[in-house]
Amino acid sequence: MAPEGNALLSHIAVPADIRALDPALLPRLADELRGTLVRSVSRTGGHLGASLGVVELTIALHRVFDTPDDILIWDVGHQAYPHKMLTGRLGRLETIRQGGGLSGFTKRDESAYDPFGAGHSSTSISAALGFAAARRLLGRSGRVVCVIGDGALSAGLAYEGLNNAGASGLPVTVIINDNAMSISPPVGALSGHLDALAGGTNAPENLFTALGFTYRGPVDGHDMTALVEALEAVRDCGGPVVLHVRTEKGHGYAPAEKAADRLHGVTPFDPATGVQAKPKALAPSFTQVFADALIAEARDDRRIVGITAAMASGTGIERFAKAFPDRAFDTGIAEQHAVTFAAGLACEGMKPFCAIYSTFLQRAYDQIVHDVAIQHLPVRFAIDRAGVVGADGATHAGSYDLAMLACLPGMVVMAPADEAELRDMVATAAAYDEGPIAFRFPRGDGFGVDLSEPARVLTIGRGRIYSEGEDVAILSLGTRLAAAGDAADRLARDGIFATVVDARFVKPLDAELILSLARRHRVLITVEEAAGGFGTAVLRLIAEARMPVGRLVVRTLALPDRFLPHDGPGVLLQAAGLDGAGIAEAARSALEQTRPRMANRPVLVAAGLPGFVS
Ligand SMILES: Cc1ncc(C[n+]2csc(CCOP(=O)(O)OP(=O)(O)O)c2C)c(N)n1
Ligand SMILES: CC(=O)[C@@H](O)[C@H](O)COP(=O)(O)O
Ligand SMILES: [Mg+2]
Repeated sequence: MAPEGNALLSHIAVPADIRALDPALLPRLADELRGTLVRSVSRTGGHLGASLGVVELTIALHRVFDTPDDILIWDVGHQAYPHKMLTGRLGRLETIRQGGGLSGFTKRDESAYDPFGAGHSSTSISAALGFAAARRLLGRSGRVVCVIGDGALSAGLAYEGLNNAGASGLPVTVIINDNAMSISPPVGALSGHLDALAGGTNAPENLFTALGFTYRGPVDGHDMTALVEALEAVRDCGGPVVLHVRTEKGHGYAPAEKAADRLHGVTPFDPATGVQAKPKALAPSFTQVFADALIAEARDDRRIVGITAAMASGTGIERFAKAFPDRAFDTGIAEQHAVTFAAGLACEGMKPFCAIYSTFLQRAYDQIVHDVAIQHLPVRFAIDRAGVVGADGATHAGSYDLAMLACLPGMVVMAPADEAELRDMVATAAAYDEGPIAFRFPRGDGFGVDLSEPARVLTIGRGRIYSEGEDVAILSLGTRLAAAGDAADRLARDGIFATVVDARFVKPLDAELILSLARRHRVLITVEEAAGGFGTAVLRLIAEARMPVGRLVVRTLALPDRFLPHDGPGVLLQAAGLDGAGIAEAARSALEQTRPRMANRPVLVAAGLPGFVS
C-alpha cells in the first residue's frame, strides 16, 4: 500500500489540475489516490476492489478528456470513488454511503462531473449514445466516453447499446474495463472472447468490429503512459470506438489482490491486513436460511434448480451450488434472460427458483409478465433484499416488487414474518406447481427464531392471527410483524388493544380474515416494507366486498412516495413510520378519527374508495 501523505492529490481540486501536471507525476498521483482510497474505505466500508482497479484509468481519462464538457459515464458507478476524489469530492469521501453523505454511485445531483447516475449495470453505452445524438442535433461539441466492465457487458441492455451505437456512426468511445471479474469470476462466452482479444490474437474481426466499432487495445490499464497514449489515440477517432483496457480488480492493495472477491464490497477493515470488522451475527441471515431451505428441498426433489444473475454469493445460490453443482445456474448480469431461462426450465417440468434481488428483478418485469405469468408457468421467485437496503440507496432499495407482482393474474406473492416462515415459504413454493409463486425477504440477519421444527407447506392465501385485541387491527406483511407487535405493546400501555395479524400472502389475500378484521375493529392498519402493493390490495378487497364498514378507519403504512436516500435501514424505517412507535402513532391518530364527532358525518373518501377513511 502507498505511504501516507497526499501532497499531489490535495492540490487536485478539479480535473483541470490533472491536465496541468507534469506527466511524470501521474504515477505518483495514482499512488496517493490509491493509499487515500484504502484508508478512507477502511473506515467507512464500501465498494473497494473495482475502484482500486481503475485508479490509473480514472486519472488518464480526466487527463485526456476535457471533463465535464466532455461526457464521462461510469457503468454501475461502484468503481467511481477515484473519480469522486478527483472531481471536488475528496473532502467528503469519508461520508460515502452514510445519511446525508456522498452516494456510493455516480449521481447527477451530486456533481457536474456525474452526467449520468447509475447503480444498476449496463446502462452506460445507451446513455452515452443518447448524449452523442443530442449533441449532434444541438450542434454541441465535446466527446462522449463511457466505461463499462466485462461483467456489465453480459447484460442484454449493453448489447442493445452496442448494436445501435455501432451503426450510428456517432463519436462514442466505449472503454471496456476488463478485469476478468464480476462480483464473482465472470461467466459466459463473452469472457472467453475478451480473454482471446486480450491475449493479443489480433484477429481482424471481433465482436466489436463486427458491430461497426473501431477496436483498439488491449492496453495495460495500470501503465499510465500507455493508457494516456491509447486514450489520446481514440479521442479523436470520429465514429464509435471501443478501447479494451485490461485491469486488475483490487490492484495495488495486496489484501484485495489476494481476496477471492477482490474486496468487491467491504465493511470497515484494518488497512494493514485487509481484515474486515464484521459484527458477529446474532442469527443466520435470511439469505442463508433461504439457501439452506432450498438445499433441504432439493435433496428430496431432483427437479429443483437454483438460478442467479451474477449474485451467487449475495443470493445464497453459491451455497446451493456447493451442494448441487449441476443444478445451479449463474447467467451473469442478465436478469431478463434468467427469468425466461427459468420459464423454459419450467416448461420441461423442472422447478426453477430464480433468486434475484428485488431491485434487479425490476429489469425482468416483462419476462415475468410475458414469459412466466401469461403462460402460468411455475417459476419460483426468491426475492432477496426486499424493502430498505441502507447504504446502497435509491437504486438498490427493494421497494416495488409487491406492486409489480401483486397485480399479475395468477401470481402467488408471499412475505415471511421471520426466518422460520421463510423456510415454510420455500417448502410451499417447492410444493406449488400451479403457476408462478414469489416470496420476498429482507437484507440482513434473521431474528434468531427457533428453526428446529421441520418446514411446513402453508395453505395458499391463509394468514395467521398473532395476538388479539378489540380496538385496532394491525395487518402486517413480512418482517414488519415484529414492529407491529411492538406497536401493540405500546398501545396496550395506553389501554388500547390491538389484534396483530401476520398476513403472509399479498396474493391471494386472506379475504375472510381481513374482512372479519374490518368488521370487528374501528381501525385497520396495513403495514408493509414496500412502496405499496399490499395496502392497496387490502383497500381494494374491502371496496369490492361492498360490506358496510361503518366507521372503520383504514391506514396504509408503506414506504413513502419518494426515492429512499442512502442511510441506515433503521433510520429509513423510522422516517417512514414503519417502526413500532410509528405504527402505534398511526393507530392512535386513526382512533382519534373514529371519535363521536365523526359519527353523523359522511365518511371521508381519501383513497378514492367509499365507506372508510384513509
Ligand atoms: C442490473 C444489475 N444486476 C446486478 C448488479 C450487481 N452488481 C454490481 S457490480 C457487479 C459486477 C460488475 O462487474 P463489472 O462490470 O465487470 O465491474 P467490476 O466490479 O469488475 O469492476 C454486479 C453483478 C447490478 N449493479 N445491476
Ligand atoms: C454494486 C452492487 O450492485 C452490489 O455490489 C451491491 O451493492 C451488493 O449489495 P449487497 O451488499 O446487499 O449484496
Ligand atoms: Mg469486471
